[in-house]
Amino acid sequence: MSRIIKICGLRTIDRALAAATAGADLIGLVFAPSRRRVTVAEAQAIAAAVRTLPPPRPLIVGLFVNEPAHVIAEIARTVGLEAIQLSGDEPADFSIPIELPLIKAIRMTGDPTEEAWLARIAATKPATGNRLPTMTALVDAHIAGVYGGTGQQADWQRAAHLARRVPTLLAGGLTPANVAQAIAVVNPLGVDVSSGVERDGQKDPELMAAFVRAVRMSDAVAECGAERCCTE
Ligand SMILES: O=C(O)c1ccccc1NCC(=O)[C@H](O)[C@H](O)COP(=O)(O)O
Repeated sequence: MSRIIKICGLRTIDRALAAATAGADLIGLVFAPSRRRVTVAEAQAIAAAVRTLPPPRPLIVGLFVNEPAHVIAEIARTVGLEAIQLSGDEPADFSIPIELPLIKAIRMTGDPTEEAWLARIAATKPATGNRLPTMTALVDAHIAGVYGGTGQQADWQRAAHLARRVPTLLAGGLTPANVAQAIAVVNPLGVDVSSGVERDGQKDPELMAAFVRAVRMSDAVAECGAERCCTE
């Protein structure tokens, strides 16, 4: 099994290409207030550069917080986004007038809106022939007043429960050093990282490559059932 790897918060063409070279499946561009925020023009340039890569290349995910649906759709068309992540307090009947896979951040706060989102995700038929499901939950850490990219770990035990219920990307404080353990505990469809592959506030090519290597190694271990088989 090859888990989906999302590297979030790319801000420049060279680091986005480095994420692709490392082997990311999804590249996240942040359109919300954040030190990682990109303008639409910057996002267009990054997306255009990534689209020149031969397949398999990463899909471009646009990340929004409490943005009106028509604004999201407009940015998605302008940039050529290939998936949308909602990381705010959007209601569970939120509908965007463009057909793209949707990732919804869930912080396991116990909020009824989150439960309603999970029910919607669980009820959505997975699309065929596309590695990213039509709807996916992204389990993240809960830090009051912050919508993501905190570097704080999510509750892995609760995330494991959730991952059995809906397609789940595990996020929150993952690093090259802890991602294999996180996968072993949670068994998610994929993993997401931002702070854990940064050095001095920038995405670091070596850390991104180390993160992907750690995930692919744990994929290989899962495939053969024992680490011994992969290291001999
Ligand atoms: O990354 C941001 O700066 C950000 C800002 C506002 C809303 C969401 C944001 N990121 C969402 C992500 O998908 C991050 O990758 C996720 O929260 C994990 O971040 P980290 O714990 O830093 O790895």
